[in-house]
Amino acid sequence: AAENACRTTLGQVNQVRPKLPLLKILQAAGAQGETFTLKEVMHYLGQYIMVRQLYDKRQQHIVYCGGDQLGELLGLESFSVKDPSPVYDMLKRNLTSAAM
Ligand SMILES: C[C@@H](c1ccc(Cl)cc1)n1cnc(-c2ccccc2)c1-c1c(C(=O)NCCN2CCN(C3CCCCC3)CC2)[nH]c2cc(Cl)ccc12
Repeated sequence: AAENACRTTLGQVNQVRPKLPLLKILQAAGAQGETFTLKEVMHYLGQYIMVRQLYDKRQQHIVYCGGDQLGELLGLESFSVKDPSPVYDMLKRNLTSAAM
């Protein structure tokens, strides 16, 4: 699977280092430390959306992030979880590789 493709020869899953604005969001969702796997980043972003109640209660795939730091990072007022591309673009801008 994709996560296996990320394993280095040492068997260590590739870690990424979020830039400060993204790190603050992850920490608000309970993240500890400064490097994470992509899966962990996605988990904590999901938790952040849940905890901050940014998703639409009726159409739960719509996230209203305008006025929140998450919206600042994404440069969006809202997005659908069915189209992850804006999130991946934001991660490209806000993650650096933590490999050695
Ligand atoms: C497939 C996955 C996903 C993952 C990445 C992306 Cl770029 C899109 C989509 N996903 C599907 N729905 C959600 C979601 C929807 C509303 C509120 C919170 C999460 C997620 C997201 C997760 C996550 O880790 N998801 C675990 C299972 N989710 C099911 C939905 N559950 C809730 C939905 C709202 C009502 C209560 C249950 C939470 C756990 N992480 C995310 C981070 C962001 Cl920037 C955006 C969305 C998500």
